[in-house]
Amino acid sequence: MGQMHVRAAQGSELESLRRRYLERGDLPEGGLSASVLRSWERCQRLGLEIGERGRPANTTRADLMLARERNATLLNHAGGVMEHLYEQIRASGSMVLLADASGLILHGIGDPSFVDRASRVALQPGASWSECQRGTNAIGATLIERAPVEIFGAEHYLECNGVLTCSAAPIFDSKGVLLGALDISGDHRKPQPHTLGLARMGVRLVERRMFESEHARHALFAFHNRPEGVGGLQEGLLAVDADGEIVAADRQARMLLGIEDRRIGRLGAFGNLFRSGFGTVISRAGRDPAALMELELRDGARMFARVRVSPAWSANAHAASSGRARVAQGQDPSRSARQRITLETLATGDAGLQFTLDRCAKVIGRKIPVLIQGESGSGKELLARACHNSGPRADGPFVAVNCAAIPEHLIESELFGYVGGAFTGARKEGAIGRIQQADGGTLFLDEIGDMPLAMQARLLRVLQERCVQPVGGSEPVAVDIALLCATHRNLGDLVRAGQFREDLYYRVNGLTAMLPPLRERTDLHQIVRRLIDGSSNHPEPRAITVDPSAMRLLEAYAWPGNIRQLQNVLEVALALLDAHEERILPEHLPEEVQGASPVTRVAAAAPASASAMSPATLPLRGRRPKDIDDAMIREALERFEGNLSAAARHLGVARNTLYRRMGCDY
Ligand SMILES: Nc1ncnc2c1ncn2[C@@H]1O[C@H](COP(=O)(O)OP(=O)(O)OP(=O)(O)O)[C@@H](O)[C@H]1O
Repeated sequence: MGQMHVRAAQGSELESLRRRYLERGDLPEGGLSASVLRSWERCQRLGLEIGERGRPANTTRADLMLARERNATLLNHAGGVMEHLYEQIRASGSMVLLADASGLILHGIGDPSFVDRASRVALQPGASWSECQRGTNAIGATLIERAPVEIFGAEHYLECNGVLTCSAAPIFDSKGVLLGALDISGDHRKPQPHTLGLARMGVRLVERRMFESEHARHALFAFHNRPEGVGGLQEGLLAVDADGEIVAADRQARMLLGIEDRRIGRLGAFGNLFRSGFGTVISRAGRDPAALMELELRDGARMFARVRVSPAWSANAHAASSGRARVAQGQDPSRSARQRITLETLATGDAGLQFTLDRCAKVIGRKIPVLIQGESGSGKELLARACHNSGPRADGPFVAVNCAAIPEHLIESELFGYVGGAFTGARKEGAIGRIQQADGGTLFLDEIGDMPLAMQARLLRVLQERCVQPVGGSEPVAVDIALLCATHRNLGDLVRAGQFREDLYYRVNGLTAMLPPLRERTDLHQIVRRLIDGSSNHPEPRAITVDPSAMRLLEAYAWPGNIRQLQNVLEVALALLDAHEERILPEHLPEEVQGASPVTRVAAAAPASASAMSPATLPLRGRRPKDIDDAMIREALERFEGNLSAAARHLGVARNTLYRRMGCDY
């Protein structure tokens, strides 16, 4: 997957090759990699001048914080890896950088003297290194090429960046979505031979950590076609749920198994891929977790695997006893644990929620698009999955796209896909878009209110004509999708503000399903029980109870982050329990929950009304941004431990307003 980068040209020779190319259009023969030439072409088309210092966007500190928050998972997993990489290159006077999918640098660590020099060309957190802003550079190019790239000295399109030598590799999630890039940059006079290899290794580690953490509740199959490959960076990872359904395959696994991108969303049962019975494999792993097993693929090829099964997975498998019986008999269960989340199982006794579930049940399968509205963390995606699993498309793919998380310049190819050679830097074989991946199933567009206007027009055409036209393709491809959308914003307001197309609004809003915020729900006890039972932070979560004194605090708290926040609080509480403890006590809860006053939430019997909340925890709705002073912002940030979304909600202002205020004032 790497770009071979054997170079003959260096130093002044390289400089003159570049000038000849730019002034006379002479294509150098040899000495330069295809990726560099493609990038130069792109820069020329963009009209960049080699003498300019780039076209930096006006990125504020607030933008950087917003991007960091959006990429919190990536940052969490990449931080340790970056430090490890830096240890390897410490002597070379370089730095390690992490950028998001738009090229914005989120984090960097490095040799102080080089960090200082790099900052003179703005190679630092908060600066965007997309190609259209900085010309040819490793971060920008690797994001476009979707492959590792090295850019030496004068290969940088802009002369000012010729002082750098950079190696970068792209980072993807397990669904093939581009998340960002890891880059190692140093002085152009001291190129190191193995830097690109190190960057690729770092990316592999980050992707693995993210995969393992995302699938902590699943059985993990680490495998390779050679026994010695298992346990190394080249092994592939498969996550399998308690019913034997493969829920995810990492990049290496897809390569080893020859799985195409279009199948990422529907990998099917373990038994579809392997001849070996899933039940047999799991019980062997249970007996001897260190055992290296030989597994036969359906096409006769052999793989060697080690299986890791978490306590949460075992509990899940135990609970799904009928499914387990099927698995033990080597049958392919048709419905996975994921698929068992249905409208029925979501019902936990809250009247408001039940009203919404009943309305959803009536329209599912009737080609009526559902728009799910609710605060962040209130369970919008889970409701979307439940709708999918409760309808006639349950066996088809469920493809979720977070419109706010995809950078604007990538959203088109991500949604619609592209044909081979559609644009410079496109993959030879093209790529299937997310809409097409949902064919036969459900497309879930999360945060639809954040979709750029140009994309809204294209999406509208897809919904009207039920066809997608991949970028660069001439033939429309028919798609059969059910559409579910979600937003925490008021789409009606966005329509009035001219930010959301009215015609699309009517297309996506067949039925509005309102999800109540947790503070207004009357089923807190049931949700707490469910979250504890499903936890992977305790070997026997079902044995754990919540002391009434702790439950009273949970009831009293206003839960600005809704079920997601409650889930985090309970996970931490479970992790804090000592081996002999089976009861969650107030001391296991965070301070802010311990401090919740009983009057801030009405008893679970009736939905809380605003008048029943104490002024201290009441969200300060209806305030104009200018009415909010710095002290209030500081207090809200402290109160919500730096959680900006929660603080903004509490202050009654839009999150962006808060970022802007912080960008100016802090
Ligand atoms: N009824 C429920 N029972 C158990 N867990 C739930 C329930 N509803 C939501 N969750 C959990 O809460 C977390 C947040 O849910 P989800 O991602 O669906 O919320 P969301 O509204 O889509 O959030 P966002 O707006 O931030 O995307 C998830 O981990 C989900 O599994």
